Amino acid sequence: MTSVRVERLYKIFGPQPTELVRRLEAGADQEEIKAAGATAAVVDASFEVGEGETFVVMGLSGSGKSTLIRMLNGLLTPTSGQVLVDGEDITGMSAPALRAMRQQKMSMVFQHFALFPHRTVLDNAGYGLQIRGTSKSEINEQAREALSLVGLEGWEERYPQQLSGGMRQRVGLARALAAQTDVLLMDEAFSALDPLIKREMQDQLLNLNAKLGKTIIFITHDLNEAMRLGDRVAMMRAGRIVQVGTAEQILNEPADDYVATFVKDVDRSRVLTAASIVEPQATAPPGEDPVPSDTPMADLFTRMSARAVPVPVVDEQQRVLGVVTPAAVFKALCREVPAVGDGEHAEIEEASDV
Ligand SMILES: Nc1ncnc2c1ncn2[C@@H]1O[C@H](COP(=O)(O)OP(=O)(O)OP(=O)(O)O)[C@@H](O)[C@H]1O
Repeated sequence: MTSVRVERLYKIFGPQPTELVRRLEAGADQEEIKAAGATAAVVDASFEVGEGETFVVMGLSGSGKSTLIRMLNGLLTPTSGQVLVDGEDITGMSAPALRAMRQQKMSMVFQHFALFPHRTVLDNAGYGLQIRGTSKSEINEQAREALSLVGLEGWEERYPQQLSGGMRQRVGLARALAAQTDVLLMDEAFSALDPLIKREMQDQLLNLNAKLGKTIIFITHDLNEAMRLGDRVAMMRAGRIVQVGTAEQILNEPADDYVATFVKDVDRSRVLTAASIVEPQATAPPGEDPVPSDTPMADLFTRMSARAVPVPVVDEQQRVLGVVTPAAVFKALCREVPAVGDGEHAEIEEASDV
């Protein structure tokens, strides 16, 4: 399996990029970079994505997400810093070596599906394999299998325009899966879909990946989507990653006023799970059905409103971890996020003002 590590990554668009990195390292701000006629799209980004992890990069328009993801697969060359794929720095690779790395290790799913209108669904799903020179029979076999994984069995001979938006994106996902790379890069992959379909696709991705265990790097500007999908979320603002953490960490310990303001309206009951408020206890109270530790608090409301008693919580092996009490649920939901600081109200829109 493949892991991805990013170290002190910068991307400056405009004149004298290397000099501007040096100035940023010395403490220059975005204003200074702008005054020099350039844009600092990604500034000093460092993180590691583990094998099988879903890592979401979240930020508003212009915060640098697309630039970042394009450096991860070598579509853009960083101004400085390193991108290590399986420990190998890809930033100095030749174009053919990069192409080979992408074909073997990383597939991308795009926002607008990027399907070929005159190819069938099957041919679209097999496209990544075709450019790799795989035999026709193998392409068809893997493409069929990938289409069936995303629920499109029976649609192989149709054309993209005969499909709904959600189905088209399933073809996009199938194409990435058929290529059988360990890493999936998903750039606003569900952003063009209607809210209901978007949620269905999120569910499908979560279910699929519970089986497939791919490493997924998912870009979105939708905070709820980030919190739903990410094992960890990186919050980007004006080119910088301002916090990396689990959804719970970001909600409960926002790194700064900006993040605190951003997460203020998140439905905490859907993000926070029983695991975060379980009170350790070796045995379950008798007669109460246990819930898994990843149960969102919202799913406990009906039960607790009928009978206000502690609910036992178990891990994946059905071992008792402890109990969740109604009082603990209330307390977690009412928790105040740190106040937004002294007169310096963190304007969320500022993020796009790079
Ligand atoms: N090729 C380019 N030349 C100059 N500036 C660029 C280029 N690509 C991106 N930028 C600038 O870099 C900054 C980051 O852009 P980027 O597209 O990475 O952000 P984003 O978070 O993906 O936003 P969006 O969701 O709107 O695509 C923006 O100010 C953008 O205008």
